[in-house]
Amino acid sequence: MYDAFPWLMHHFPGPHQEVFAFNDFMHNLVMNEVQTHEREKAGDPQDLIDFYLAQIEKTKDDPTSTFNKDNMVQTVVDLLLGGTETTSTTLLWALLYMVKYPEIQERVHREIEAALEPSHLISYQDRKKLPYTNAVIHETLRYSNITSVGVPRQCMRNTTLMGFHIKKGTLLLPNLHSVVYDAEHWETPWKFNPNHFLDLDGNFVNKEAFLPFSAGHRVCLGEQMARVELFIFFTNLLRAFTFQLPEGVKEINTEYILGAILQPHPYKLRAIPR
Ligand code: HEM
Repeated sequence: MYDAFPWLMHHFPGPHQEVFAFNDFMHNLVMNEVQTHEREKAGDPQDLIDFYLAQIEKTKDDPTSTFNKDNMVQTVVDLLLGGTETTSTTLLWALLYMVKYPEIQERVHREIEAALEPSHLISYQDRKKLPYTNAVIHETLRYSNITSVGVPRQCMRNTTLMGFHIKKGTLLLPNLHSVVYDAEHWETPWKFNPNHFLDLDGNFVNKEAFLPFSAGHRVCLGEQMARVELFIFFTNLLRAFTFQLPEGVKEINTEYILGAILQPHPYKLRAIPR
């Protein structure tokens, strides 16, 4: 309905009104930020909004330019939406798996302790010294499969892909689920198994079928940032704490809640300083 009559749907009551309200909230939030940037014009551009505003100014006489305020606001909203809940949800899954598999958590602790001085400031480079920890993070991204059907895309022209005809305008959802659980590529697809990313000598190995960020021209724009954030947060947390279930709690629910991304059920854990 929305594709056919976008303007009409704004006048109908229903659950979609909630989505519109969230959308308006995000746009207003970013618009306020843009206005603050315009008011407090810095000498040198400091961030994306500053650069974008400068680009709008530079291309204002070019009728073909796509640099305008609407596109800028949408770009910032996309980055906020794509860049926050994805990484934090992956971290929630990672801690849940550490509680569920204490022997894996124990191995991460031992590796961090052996490789890093307690006062060492952890950086992304340290992943080379921590192959097992790095493998645990990769396995979390694979196994939690948070972006199970990627992001919807629209086919721009009539296309034939491996014999399948796809008409211009068709909406496509990449089935990443089928890749990260593909039995031809993963030894134990349905088991949390960091060894998927380790060779026999314990060295980290990447896998062709590791595609939680998808692939191709529209691959996740924030992949590198997500990798860095996950490594630094996870390693710092595991260096500082042992994670356990709260006293008296015996069950761990590792089923997901279906949504735009797959979330774990809310859970509590104990973070015991090490
Ligand atoms: C664990 C973390 C993350 C996962 C699993 C993830 C996954 C994905 C996936 C599967 C897509 C769709 C790619 C496609 O359509 O083929 C995507 C798109 C995107 N992601 Fe991420 N993402 C993560 C973190 C981030 C972060 C930190 C940012 C930004 C700071 C970000 C920004 C974006 C943007 C802007 C797009 C759309 C790219 C485009 O349309 O060209 N993502 N992401």
